[in-house]
Formats: sequence, structure tokens, C-alpha cells
Amino acid sequence: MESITKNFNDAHLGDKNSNDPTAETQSNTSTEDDKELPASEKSLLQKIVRTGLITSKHDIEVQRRDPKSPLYSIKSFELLKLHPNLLKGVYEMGYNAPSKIQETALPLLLANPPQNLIAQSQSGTGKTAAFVLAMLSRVDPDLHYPQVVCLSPTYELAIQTGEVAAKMSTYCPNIRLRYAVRGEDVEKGSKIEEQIIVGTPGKVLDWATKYKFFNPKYIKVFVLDEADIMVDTQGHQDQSFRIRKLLPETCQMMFFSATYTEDVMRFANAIAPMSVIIRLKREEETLDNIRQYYVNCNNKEDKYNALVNIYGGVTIGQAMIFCQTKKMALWLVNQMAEQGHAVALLSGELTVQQRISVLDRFREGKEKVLVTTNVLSRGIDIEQVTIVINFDLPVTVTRDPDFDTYLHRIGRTGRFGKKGIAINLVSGSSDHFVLKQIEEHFCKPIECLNTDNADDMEKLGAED
Ligand SMILES: Nc1ncnc2c1ncn2[C@@H]1O[C@H](COP(=O)(O)OP(=O)(O)OP(=O)(O)O)[C@@H](O)[C@H]1O
Repeated sequence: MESITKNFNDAHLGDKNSNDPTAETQSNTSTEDDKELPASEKSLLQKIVRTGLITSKHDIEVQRRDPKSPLYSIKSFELLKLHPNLLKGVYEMGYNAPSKIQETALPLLLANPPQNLIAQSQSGTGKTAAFVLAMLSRVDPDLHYPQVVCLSPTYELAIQTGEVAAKMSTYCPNIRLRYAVRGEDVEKGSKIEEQIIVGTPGKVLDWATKYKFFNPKYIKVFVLDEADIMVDTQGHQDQSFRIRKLLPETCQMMFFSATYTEDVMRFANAIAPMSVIIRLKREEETLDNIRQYYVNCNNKEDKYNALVNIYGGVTIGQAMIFCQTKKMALWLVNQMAEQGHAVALLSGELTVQQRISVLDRFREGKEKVLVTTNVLSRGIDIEQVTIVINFDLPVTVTRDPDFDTYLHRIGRTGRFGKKGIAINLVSGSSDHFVLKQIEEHFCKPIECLNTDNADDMEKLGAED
């Protein structure tokens, strides 16, 4: 596994070391931005954002003791009966105690005989570690063929999951992982020897059926991350279902997501029979540590102005801005770039290498703002994202609110108990109607924010 992760890291290092002119622009730009705001307002915003968004270790410990918090746990990792080498890896990652989903799911997933699990837990509450620890625990490192398949909806998420698995298995050197994603190849006629495959559905299906690089009959654990989108007709249902059909009846199914609709739940139950189900109540789905606001705007230019006001305040942490279409994302990035703001754009038409490079630069803080589309709405874990902005509200093709996408998008901030802010830019009556429905659906108020008003902006930094 190490070698594969290293390959990716090496590729990234190439970017870091390159003489990239955009890196230059970025460091200059903060000065440019600083110039745009009057000094008094700038310092106020800086103070606000600084005070308001810092989450101390103490806050997280307090959340851990609150039975209503998703971080609540009564057990230690020791009590979860993990292999000592995995435990060592977990502690080295700085995890002191499990979250609620980890302490609930892991005993179920590790019990014998293996049972299927369909699990829901809020975004950023440690689902990845839960299923990765289960995957690693089930592998027999002495057998040199794939025993676990983990499917992710996007390239970025598959890589991120693989990197978590690599870190957790630092002290299990015989466990190895193979990425089945675009750009990865296996020599024709050969067989995969790694025990774990993490990939996207199309590639995994090809490797199992067309190229026969591994025998699906030996797979004993099948994980669907972001399971709802993977079994949703709009998503990857066909491929996931075809892979499922190749696996033995006894294969253990692990489905994880922050959202499930009733239809998806029924379908998941059908393909993972007799599953144990962990579900949230609707009002538990949104996180209290993410404060939600909306800004009234007249049109996209007005939205842009609101954004620039907010952008001036983001001095600590980073922002992700979601647009509904690539066209809008491109317009926005051009607009910001023209005015000297350093922003990155990640949308579906970039090559995978470009996508990973953009994401790496953002992770490293080389750009403070990332404009993107729904391609990054799920799973991406970047601790320092303190603000999510919906430049466009997430809607379906029929312009109904897309509740699940809303939840996943705002969940890019407020990771693992940290504070986060979600701001919705709304223009026109249909946007207001969508926002109202979102508010009612999750039973959580979304407050009005006037970005031209310094007092109002102070709300962003107010302590809870
Ligand atoms: N027990 C733990 N202690 C401390 N940090 C943890 C623990 N478990 C997970 N984390 C950290 O919390 C962050 C969020 O975890 P993760 O990405 O697994 O969330 P998730 O539930 O899969 O989110 P999403 O729904 O967005 O996919 C990560 O940075 C991870 O390293």
C-alpha cells in the first residue's frame, strides 16, 4: 500500500516543487485583497473570523461528553478490540477516542459471523475511519489477492480513502492497497495481488469482468462509501449492482452515507439483506457546529459583490464555493481573477491529474478559495475549510430543492466538531422558496446576513 500512496504523493510533490507562477500570484493577492477593503472594516472582519471559527480541543472534549453529539463516545479505541498494530496507527493519526458512529459501527462490523450494515452519520463524523478500520481488520495479509472492494463515487474520494487506509495501516506493512481509478493500469494478463481495492465503480467492474484482474468470488467485504448516491438511479446504481452480483452471497456489505432517502434505503436493504441499520432522525442530520445564513441578492453580479465582502473576511481557514453548473463556476472564477483574487477552480472537465493537483494546492493552503460544482460536494475532508458558500442553491433538474446535496455541501466545513459557516446566496422568489423548503426540511433556522453591514457581519464571528 505504501508504494502506491507514495506514487501519488510523489506526483504531488512535483507540483509543489514546480515553479508555478500561480503560487506567486496567490501570495501577492492577499495584499491586493487587503487593499480592497477599508482598513477599519478589514481589521474588524479579521478579528471576527479569527475569534468565531476557532474550535479548541476543549470544545471537542465537551462535545464528546454530550450524549446528543455525534462525537459522543463512552468506549476507548482499546475496547473496540482492534489489532494492536491498527490501534498504533489510529493513535498516531491523533485519534484519542472514537466518535459515536465509530464506536457503534465497529463492534457490529467486526462481529462474527459477519453482518451487513447500512449506516448513516452526519458529515465529518468519522465514517471513513469506521469502514477503513473494518476493512483492514477483515483482511488476511498472508493471502495475496483482493479480499475487500471499496467503491467511491469520485476519483478524489477514492484517493482520499486510500490515503486514510495507508496511514491507518502504517504498522501493518503486509496489507496492501490498489487504486482502481482512471489512469491506473494493471499489466494485461496479470492478477492483482493487493488485498484491498479502492476505486470507482466503472473501473472496478472492468477489472473484474472485462480484464479479470481479480476474482470477485474471493471478496469478503464490499464497502459502498456515499452509499445513497451509489445505489441511486441518478448515480452509479447499475455498475454497483453488477459488481454486487459478482460477489459471493456471504460477502459482508458495509454501506455508509450522511444521507439516505426512503427509496434508496429500500433498495440498499434489498441488495444487503438482513442489514443492521443505523439511522439519524431528520433533525439530527444537520450539525449544530455549522451555522447557516443566507444573503439576499438581486442577480449574479450582486451575489458576486456579496462574495467579495465575505472573501475579505476569510483570513483564517479557507472557503469552498459551490455553483450549480460548470458555466457559472467558470464565470465566477474569471470574474474573481479579473479583480485580482486568487481562486482555484475544480470541475468535472479537468483531467484527473489537474483535479488532484488543484485539490492538493487547496489542501496545502496555496489557494484560500476553491470554486467548484457538485463533483466535490461529497466526502472531501479538508480540515481548514471554515466557510462554505452556495453561490447557487442545490436544486434538482425540476428545480426542486436537492436536500441531500445541500447537506453534503455544507458538510465540507465543520469537520469533526469544528466550527463552520454555510452561506447561501439567494436571488429571486424561486431561490427563496427553495431556501424555505431546505430550512423546513432540516428543521434548522437559516439566518439573514447583510454582507454590506459590519454589525451584521459580526454575527459570523459571534460565539455560540
Ligand atoms: N476518532 C477520531 N478522532 C479524531 N479525529 C477523527 C476521528 N475520526 C475521524 N477523525 C477526523 O475527522 C475528519 C472527518 O472524518 P471523515 O472524513 O471520516 O468523516 P465522514 O463522516 O466520512 O464525512 P463525510 O460524510 O463528509 O464523508 C477527518 O479529518 C478525520 O481524520
